[in-house]
Amino acid sequence: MAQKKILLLSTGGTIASVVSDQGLVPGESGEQLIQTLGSVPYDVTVKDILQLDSSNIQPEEWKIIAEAIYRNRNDYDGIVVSHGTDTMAYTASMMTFMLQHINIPVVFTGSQVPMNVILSDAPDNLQLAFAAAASLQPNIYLAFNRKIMRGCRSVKVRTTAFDAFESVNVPPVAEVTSDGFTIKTKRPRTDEQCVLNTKIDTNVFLFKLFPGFDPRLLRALAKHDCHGIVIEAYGLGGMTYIRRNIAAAVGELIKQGIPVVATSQCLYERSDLTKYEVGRQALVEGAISAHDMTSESAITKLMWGLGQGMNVQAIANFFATDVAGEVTLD
Ligand SMILES: NC(=O)C[C@H](N)C(=O)O
Repeated sequence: MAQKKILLLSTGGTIASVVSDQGLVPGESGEQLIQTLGSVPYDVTVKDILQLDSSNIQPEEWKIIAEAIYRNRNDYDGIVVSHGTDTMAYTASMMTFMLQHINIPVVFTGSQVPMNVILSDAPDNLQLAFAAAASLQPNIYLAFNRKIMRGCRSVKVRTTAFDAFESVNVPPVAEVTSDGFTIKTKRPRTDEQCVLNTKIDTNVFLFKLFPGFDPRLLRALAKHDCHGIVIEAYGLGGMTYIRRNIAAAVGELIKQGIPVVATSQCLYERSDLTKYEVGRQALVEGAISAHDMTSESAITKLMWGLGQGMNVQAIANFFATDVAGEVTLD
C-alpha cells in the first residue's frame, strides 16, 4: 500500500527552539525536526512557513498559516502544523473558522521541551500528529501528550507539564492507550467545498470580570473603536449590577451596535444566562451566550464573524450555530 502523503508546515515554537543568550528561541527548520525524529511510515514533505515563538503569532500569521493549508490541501492526505504551545489553541480555533469544511485532517502540535533535548516530549507529539493526519476524518485538530482534540475545543491548561492541553467540554477525538491509537468520537462528514476566508476584525476585547470592575471602562472601549467584546463572566454567566452595573453598560454597547458575548471564567461546563437574575439582566440587555465554548474559540469566532460584516443580530445567530464542533447547542 502506498504511504500516506503528509505535509509538515513548520512555524517555530519550543519544538523548534534552541538555546540562546536571550533564552529559548525558534532556530530549527522543519527538516531538522524530521531528521531528529527519524524514520516515519509516511511520505513526508516539509515546508518552513514561519519561525516564531507562538507568543508572537498574531492575525497576520494566522493568514499565512491558513493560506498555506488551503494551497496544499489537495496534494496531501493530511497536514501537520508544528507550532508553539502558548497560542496554539487560538490558532487552531481560528483555522476552524477560516478554513470551514476543510477536506483533509490538519493537526497542530508542539512540545514543552525542544526536539533537540534528550527525553523531550517532541518526538512523541510529532509521531502522534502524523498518525492523526494519516488516519482521522477531515477537521482541524490539536495533538498533544497522547491525546487528539478538536482544535476549537483545546485549551492550554499547564505551563510546563507534558499534559499541557485539554479538550474542554467534549472528550478527546482520539487517544493513545494500551490498545493503540483509539478513535473515540466522529462527526458526520459533509460534502461541502472547503472555503478559505481570512477576513477578520481584530478590534475586539476579551476580559475576565472581577469584583470591583468599573463599567466605565467598558464604555471607554466603545469610544476607542472596539467592535466586539467577550466577557468571561462569573459561573453560569452572572454579571454584577449593584453599584457597578455591568449589565447596563453591556446594554449600552449593544445599542451602539457592539456585540457582547458572555462566556464563563470557569473552564469547564456551559454558561446559561437564564438561570440567575444576575445572568438574566445581561440577557435582557442583549448579551449573547457562548454556551460551552472556550474563550479562545469565542474570541476567534467573534473576530471572524465581525470580519464578514455581521451586525449584532447576525453575530447572535452565528453564536447559535455550530460551525465545526466548537459549541454544544441544545
Ligand atoms: N512550549 C512552547 O511552545 C512555548 C513557546 N513559548 C511557544 O509558544 O512558542
